[in-house]
Amino acid sequence: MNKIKEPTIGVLLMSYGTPQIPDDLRDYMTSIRRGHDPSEQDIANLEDRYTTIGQWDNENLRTMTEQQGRALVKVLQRMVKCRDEQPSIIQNVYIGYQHMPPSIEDAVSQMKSDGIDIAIAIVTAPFYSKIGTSVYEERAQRAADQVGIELRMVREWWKEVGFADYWRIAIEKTLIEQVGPNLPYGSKSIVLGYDENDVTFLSVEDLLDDYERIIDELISREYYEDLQKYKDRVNDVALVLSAHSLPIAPMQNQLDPYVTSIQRFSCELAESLILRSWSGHIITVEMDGQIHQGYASGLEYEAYHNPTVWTQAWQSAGPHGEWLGPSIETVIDGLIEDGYKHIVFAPIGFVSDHVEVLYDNDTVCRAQVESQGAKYYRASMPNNNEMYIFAMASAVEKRIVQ
Ligand SMILES: CC1=C(CCC(=O)O)c2cc3nc(cc4[nH]c(cc5[nH]c(cc1n2)c(C)c5CCC(=O)O)c(CCC(=O)O)c4C)C(CCC(=O)O)=C3C
Ligand SMILES: [Fe+2]
Repeated sequence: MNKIKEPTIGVLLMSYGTPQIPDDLRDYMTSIRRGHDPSEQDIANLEDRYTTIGQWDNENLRTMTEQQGRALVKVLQRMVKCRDEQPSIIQNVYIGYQHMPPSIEDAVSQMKSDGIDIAIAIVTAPFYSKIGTSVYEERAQRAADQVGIELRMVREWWKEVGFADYWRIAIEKTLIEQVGPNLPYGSKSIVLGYDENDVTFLSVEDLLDDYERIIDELISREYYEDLQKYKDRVNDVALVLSAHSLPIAPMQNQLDPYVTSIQRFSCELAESLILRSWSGHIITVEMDGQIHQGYASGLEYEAYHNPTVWTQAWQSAGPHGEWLGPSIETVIDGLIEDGYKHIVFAPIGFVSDHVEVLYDNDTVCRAQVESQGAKYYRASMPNNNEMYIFAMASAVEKRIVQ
């Protein structure tokens, strides 16, 4: 009897791509600018930024996608083992870059020659954007059609379990370990339920289920005096959740879904951290003279125990044309004007350590914050963190069954 052959499945992992040596910069920049040649000065400026962050000597910065790919296969293999039927999953992940070799097309051809029937494609960045990740998707689809592979695309995956948790914990860690020791009233004020000797966190569910009891317990643990202090003092810790800004022109008729996804993710993250919003309760985007209101819900907790406020900003805008606001520069000045002295940044629109974070945040934003007498902090990026990889693997795993 003929047994029908199980299809062979491979994972196509797509990412932006990063230069390996200074000589890569011309082609890299031309690709980012959709074929427009950069000037010598533009290239020199970009080279300076990469040199400042240590790109040429830091292998981690240049190989993060590969590291993420290896971690992804490991987690995926474990997940698939738990199934009754085991599809044949190829052991390695195929990596294709948007702006560097190997290209997305190179990766798909390689999959074909390795005998793969079905490619499950995913982008390291979990937010879908028309200006960014949709291009990866179109290239993968065209290449797959050409060689005759079935492509299953994971379009966006920021809602997968593990992704928001990564950021919640990274931000809590920054607040407790870095901001806390700099505050006159002690680090235990930062996150409700944090106990100095026993670092445990309460989930939002616990908190909502048992709000009164937890408050009583905190008070009985002699935190009462501290609670009064936070209530009375002027708050001076702020969290800025940021993502890459987008040029306004391509969004004249329709907002890129990236904008609403980022806003929604930011609101949900802030809510899970039980933070108050800096600018009221609804976040707004100014675009082309119009105000668009973003998703907002449940941010009105009586969060008097938590002195941190949050807001959202768009970063890394280019020098020409009109870009989505509020810009991170405007937000920093506004926070400082309002008396915030400790500003924590979480660039949630990015996933790895790279120039947009290490230069735009850690160099440019830091200078803007520090020159006005406030302190700069940044939460760590996901890189190859297991919670982040787990979320990515869950999204891929769903497409194995379709
Ligand atoms: C939406 C979006 C994402 C997130 C989604 C995704 O991840 O896809 C993203 C990620 C990234 N952007 C990156 C780097 C750069 N982006 C640039 C320029 C631009 N980005 C844009 C948008 C985005 N970018 C846009 C609209 C431009 C202007 C283009 C133009 O001018 O028409 C420039 C050139 C600057 C200059 O021209 O000076 C660089 C060097 C790196 C990798 C760094 C590394 O790993 O080394 C990453 C992950
Ligand atoms: Fe970019």
